[in-house]
This record gives sequence, structure tokens and C-alpha cells, in this order.
Amino acid sequence: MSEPASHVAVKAPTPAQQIVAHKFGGSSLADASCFRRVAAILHAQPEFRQLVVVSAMHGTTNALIALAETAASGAPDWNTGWQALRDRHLAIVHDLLDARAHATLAWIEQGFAQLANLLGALAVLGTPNREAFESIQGLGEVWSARLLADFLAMQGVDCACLDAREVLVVNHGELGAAVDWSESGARFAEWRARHAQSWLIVTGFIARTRTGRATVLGRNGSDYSAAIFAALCDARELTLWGDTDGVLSADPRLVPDAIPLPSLSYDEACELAYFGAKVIHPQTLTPVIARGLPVRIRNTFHPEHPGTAIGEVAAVGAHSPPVKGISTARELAVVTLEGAGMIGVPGTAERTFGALHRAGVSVVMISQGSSEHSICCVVRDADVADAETALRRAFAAEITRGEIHSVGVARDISVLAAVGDGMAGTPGIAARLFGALARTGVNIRAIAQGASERNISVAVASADAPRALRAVHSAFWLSPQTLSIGLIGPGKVGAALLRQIQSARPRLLHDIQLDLRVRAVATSRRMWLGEAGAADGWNNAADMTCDLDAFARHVQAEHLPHAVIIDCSASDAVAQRYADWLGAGIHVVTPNKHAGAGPSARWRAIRAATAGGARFRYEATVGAGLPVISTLRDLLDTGDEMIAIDGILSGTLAWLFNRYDGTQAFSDLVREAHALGYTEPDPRDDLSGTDVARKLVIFAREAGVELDLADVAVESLVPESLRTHSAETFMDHLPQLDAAMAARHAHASRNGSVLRYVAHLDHVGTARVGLVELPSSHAFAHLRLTDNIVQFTTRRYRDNPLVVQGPGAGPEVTAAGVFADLLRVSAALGAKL
Ligand SMILES: NC(=O)C1=CN([C@@H]2O[C@H](COP(=O)(O)OP(=O)(O)OC[C@H]3O[C@@H](n4cnc5c(N)ncnc54)[C@H](O)[C@@H]3O)[C@@H](O)[C@H]2O)C=CC1
Ligand SMILES: N[C@@H](CC=O)C(=O)O
Repeated sequence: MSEPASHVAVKAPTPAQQIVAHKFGGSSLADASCFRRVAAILHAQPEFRQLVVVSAMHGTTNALIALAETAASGAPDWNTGWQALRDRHLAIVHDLLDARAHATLAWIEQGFAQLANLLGALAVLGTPNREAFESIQGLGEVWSARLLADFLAMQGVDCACLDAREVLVVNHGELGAAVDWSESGARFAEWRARHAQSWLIVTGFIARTRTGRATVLGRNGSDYSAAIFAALCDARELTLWGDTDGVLSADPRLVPDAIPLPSLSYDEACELAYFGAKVIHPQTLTPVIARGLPVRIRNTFHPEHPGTAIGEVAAVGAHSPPVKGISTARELAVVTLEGAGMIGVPGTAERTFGALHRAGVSVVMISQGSSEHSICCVVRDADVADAETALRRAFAAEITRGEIHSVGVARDISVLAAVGDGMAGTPGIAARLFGALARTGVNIRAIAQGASERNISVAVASADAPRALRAVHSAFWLSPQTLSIGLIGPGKVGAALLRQIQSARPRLLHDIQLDLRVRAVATSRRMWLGEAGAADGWNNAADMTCDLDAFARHVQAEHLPHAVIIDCSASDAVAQRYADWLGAGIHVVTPNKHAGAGPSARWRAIRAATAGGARFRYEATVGAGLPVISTLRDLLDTGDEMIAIDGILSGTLAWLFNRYDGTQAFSDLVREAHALGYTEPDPRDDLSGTDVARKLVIFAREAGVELDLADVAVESLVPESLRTHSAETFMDHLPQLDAAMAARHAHASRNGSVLRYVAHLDHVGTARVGLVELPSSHAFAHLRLTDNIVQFTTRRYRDNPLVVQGPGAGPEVTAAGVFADLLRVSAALGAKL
């Protein structure tokens, strides 16, 4: 009787004895210096025994396929391409092996002679021949493996080179090339018995069929070869060397700040590998998973980087996010079968997918609502006509009877999938995904999530895919929350805002991963469109005429999820654009009062345009940096009712009347206020009371009181004679204000009063602004500098009104108010504020 298995003395190799496997892709073997780099990496490994699987040199396989196609088409000019490929290989041999190159040159020449024979035969046949094609396609791996082996041997390495076609036997089936493990294992053991060298260099991509014909393993075949040979050698670990620092969290061409993932489980790697993360093909993982072999993805050009470790369970650290990465696939289509005839009928799904199978159509994603009224799937765009025809044929009878009323097709679709083992059992993942898509204005066409909860896939229009990908990537904190910002009006407030953003950017990026990118700046005459993070250099940029359409298009970049326009002008023409921008999903932040106090029809259109989700924030239009609009909103939102609003709403007029004591000219003070940046671009807007009247209209509309600028009774301090001049002429004639102001001041002083420009609004729409004499005991008489004061009398604050007081003008405080609005928009978009 044989001993129980547990007592059999198995002498397992110690880790030190076990072989480690490496695979180098084509980009790692592009030229002689790449070969040297690969050799240096291998020499740096601590392991004594190494298996090295190689791809063809970069571009060789495509060149061979092109040559085979040219020859098979009967075109005589394959010779030029053949010569170029031969010259490239010979040049690398000369560079790598110098005087010791004779033997290598001899086999390279032989190899190219063999290629010439095969191409000649194809040219004579004039038709593509699979056997010849596959022989030709695989030559690049034969050459690169032998060349690396010769180079290592020259360096004194004890190595053997294996042409995988000697041992690796595969059958081609529906799932691709399937390994005949028993025959391959026996052949490899036999070959190994004759080759005891400690380093083995093996050709990737190529194999033989059972009948001994040369064949190839298909897309990413070298990775698959590496996994197969690692399994045959019972390797301890497999490293796939490429040109990225591991598997990235998203396609870096679409998400430039995609991050390398430190670890993934096999399941996560399979999910991510399917689309987007092209660094590993799922097929590669099959032999690896079966043996629990750890895999590492590393960068040949950055070998110090640890890359991504793939194993049975991803290393879970404190910072392991539930979503590891987002993959995307383009060029897809949604096919929908719809009709009441499907409800409760068993076999509809079987018939649908059977028909697609028979038509050779691969199904990328499936979704069916529980009503069973429709079933939809995503297929490759190239297959969509076949899919539609197959379904129409399969359900012809039901379509004729009206039981199925449509086979719908939507093209230009991309699928985006959020992937991570940590998603399973974690509530809120889908909400965050869908919320991110909603906030960036992306419509979802179909949704699928398997019960493994490891992957949520959504189908979206391809035009939306880059924006959707970036939004979702940042929603899961895989990259910063990025806002593409355009600033209109880099005057006093705008310039202060640019400085504030510039100085806060590093902190926001580091602390809360919020990336505020000022990518466009416009004045009325010129604009700058760029990519920089804070528009530092816009002043030196070449002049470009201002075109607000081009400006908005640039700000709403396809590759950035959120766009914000900040209007720091005082322009009515700019305010006219808000509704369009908001309607297009661009958020608007502004201290410009022309929208809030403009024609009421336009105001309603602006508010209506926010229905799609774009935010409109305008706190700095009243009280500059003071929280007055938000205070009123909070009162009303919590059920309070506005009875009256009284106050001093102009920083300029507050400052003027706080300073004016009759001893100096009023006009000198106005000039000073202008220079300090308190006044409107045209100081008459302040002196005429219009600016205060606008603020009152903004308050009224916020409180739900219908009011237009014309409804406000306004006392202007600008004499009739100066109302129609240009702003410059007005400033020249300012002293014309002095006599009247001196008289008003003297009168107030005689009464023991002070002059203050006050505003009053009540819930029935009474609105007036004007200069009044107040007793020196009045609360409004004790303000400092540019202080505004706003007194809210409400149902709750009837006897003792709620008062907000503080600086109400000046570039810095106003810019801070605008900045706070920008951060509120960022928070609404998901920033961790
Ligand atoms: N200065 C302050 O204390 C406060 C200002 N505000 C508001 O902030 C805004 C800016 O004020 P300031 O910076 O003081 O004015 P400013 O005159 O210094 O700057 C205005 C800027 O807007 C630009 N601009 C004008 N028309 C334009 C157009 N059609 N297209 C593009 N750009 C245009 C100008 O070139 C200039 O760069 C105004 O709406 C003002 O009412 C609000 C609260 C306080
Ligand atoms: N010119 C305005 C600026 C703020 O709106 C003022 O003085 O209040």
C-alpha cells in the first residue's frame, strides 16, 4: 500500500532555487540601448535562475505583417520593407556585439533569407496563406530572443535560447489559443533535460499546433507565453516589463493624472484589463490564477519603481480605495430589443444571445430591467449591423405580430467601468458614480453591475466619455477634482482673485485634491486661452481678439469634467451670456450685478437655465465679501419671511460719508475711493445710487418680490449736467459736486446729524435709496471705512433685526467673496470642503 499523500516526502525547491520569470515587451527592446537596459535589469535581480520571455523588437511584428500582406497582394515592392527591417536588425547586432558579431550576423542573414523565401512564395501564390502568415509574423520573436541570448552570452551569462515552437503546443478554439499542457509539459521537460543553463531566453507569441505547424497566440500573445512558461517552469514570480509604472487607474491619454496602482487582485486585474488598462491581457492571467503565481507589472525605463503587484488578494492598506481604477472602451453601440411580447416569456434572453452568438457577435455588456419589457446589450460598433440583422431575423415573427416593436441601435457609445474588490458590500459607490456623471452633465444610456459588485459599467455617448471618465476618476479620489476656469474681467477684483487662486492652489491640491485651473482670461478687447494652472503668464500672452463663444468652448474642455466662468466685469453684454452658459452646463460665479438686477425676463431665464444642474453663485454682488445673500437665503429656506431690509449697501458711499467732514473737497475723496478700488468702473454708478438700487433689486428677487430697477426710487448725487458725459470727462468735472455736498453736510451738522446713503426695501415691494440725515446715535452712524450694514427684519427677527456688518467694497474682500462662491461650487461638485 502506498503511503498517505501527507506522508510522502516531497522535496520542494526552496525559494532560492525556484526560477523567476520575466517578460520584456517590444518597447523594452526597441534598439541596442534597450537591449543593454534589459540585460542590466536581469543582472540586477538577486535570483540565480531566470526565465526571460521576449517580444519582437518594437514595430517588427507590424512590419512583418505588412510585408506578408504586400507580398500576398502580388505587389513586387516588399523588397524595400524587407531590406529596411534587415538593416535595422544588422545595425543593432553591430552596435551590441561589435567584433564578436560573426555568428549572430550569420543566423540573422539566414533568418532574413528564410523570410525572403516565404515572401517570395506568398507573392507567387498571390493569396494570403494562414500558415505562411503565422510563420512570418513570429519571426521577430525568434530574432529578438536569439539576439538577447547572444548578447548575454557575450557578457558571460550561462544561458540557453528556446524557440517556443519546439515545445509549446496549442489548439485554437473559440476562446483563443488553448495550451495542451501535457504535451507542452513533456516537450519542455525533455528540452530542459538537454539545456541545464541557469538563464533561459524564450520566444514569446509563437507556438506550434498539434500537427506541428507554426502558429501565434494572438493579441498580447507574449504575455500569455510568459505566463505559460512561468507555469511550465514552476516559477516563483512573473514580472511583465513594459513602459508604464504598472497598471494605471485609468487610460493616461484621457486622464493625465492617472496613478499607478500598487496592488490588484487577480479579479481586479481581469476587470481592468478588459478595457483601457492594456498592460495586461486577461488571457495572460488564466495560467497564473490557476497556480496562484504572483505577477508584477514594471517599467523597463524606470526599474526603481515597484510597479503593480497582482495576486490572489490585493494588499489592502489603510488607503486602499473601494474603486481601484476606471476603464473605458470606445467604438461600441447599444442594441435594444423592446416589446410587451417579451414580458414573462422564458427563453427570450437565450434567443437574443444565441442569435448574436451565431452571428459571431461578442457581447460587451448586458442590461435588462426587471419589467422584462426590454433587453439591451452593448456590442462593438463594427458588429452592430450583424447584430441588428441577427436579432431582426431571430424575432421576425414577433416583430410582424407587433409583440416586439423595435430593435433599436444607438451608435458612438463608450462603456466606462468602475472596478475594485472593495466596492462589494460598500453602500454609496453607485451613488457616487452616478452623482459624478450627473454633475458633469453626462447622460447614462445603460447600466450593468454583476452580483460580484466588483464592476459597475455604464454606457455613455462617446462624445461625453473623456469628461465622464475624468469626473468619475476624481469622484473616487483617484485624481484631483479638476475645475476648468475662465475669468472675464481681470481688473481690480479679477486680478486680486487670480492672485488668491494662485496662492491657494497648492494647498487646495495637497489638502483636498482640488485642482483649480484658470485656463482662460478675457478683457473686452483681448483674451488668452491656455492650459496652465493659474493663468500666470496671461499678461505676456500674444493678443487674441476676445470672442466669448471661443472662450466658453475652451473653458468647457472635453477632457475636463467641470467648467466655471467667473465674470468679474461690470458688463451687461457679458451678463446676457449667462443663460446660454448655464444651459450648456457651465457654472457661473460673479460679482457683476447686471444679471441679478437686469431685466426680469433675463433673470428668470438665467434661473431657469440652472435646472440642468449648472450652479450660479453671486454672493459678492451685494456686500462684497459679506455673507448677506446666503443669510437671506438661509432665513427664507428655513421658513422665515422677509418684512424689510434696511442698510447701507455701498462701500464707496459709506467710505465717502464716513470720511467727509466738510473740511476737504468731496471730489478729492471720490478720486481717492476710485484709486482704492472701492468704486464701480464708472464711479457714477455709485454716486447716482444705481449700484445701491441694483443691490436692492437683487435682494428683492432673492426674497421672491418682483422688482425691477425702474421700480426703485433713487436719489442721485450726480448733477444732471454730468450724467451723459464719458466716465473720464465726469472725473475731470468732479468738483462740480463739491458745493452741493458741502451745503448738505452743513445742514446735517447744524441738526446734530450725519449724512448716510441708505436703502430700504419691504415685502410689498417698496424700494428706495437716497441720502438721509441720521441722528448721530443711529446704528448706521457708527460705521468704519467701507463698512456695509444690512438689517434684516423678518417674522422671526421682528423686534430685534438680524444685522450683518463689515467691509463692503475693495478688490481683496470682493475677490475673497467670489473665491468663496467658487469653493461652494466645487463642494457641490464633490470637493471635500
Ligand atoms: N470693486 C469692488 O469693491 C466691488 C466690485 N464688484 C463688482 O466686481 C466687478 C469688477 O469690478 P472692478 O474689478 O472694480 O472693476 P475694473 O474696472 O477694475 O475691472 C473690470 C474688468 O472687466 C473688463 N471688462 C469690461 N467689459 C468687459 C467685457 N464686455 N468683456 C470682457 N471684459 C470686460 C475690463 O477690461 C476690466 O478688466 C464689477 O461688476 C463690480 O460691480 C462687486 C463688489 C465690490
Ligand atoms: N462700488 C461698489 C462695490 C461693491 O459692489 C461699492 O462701493 O459698494
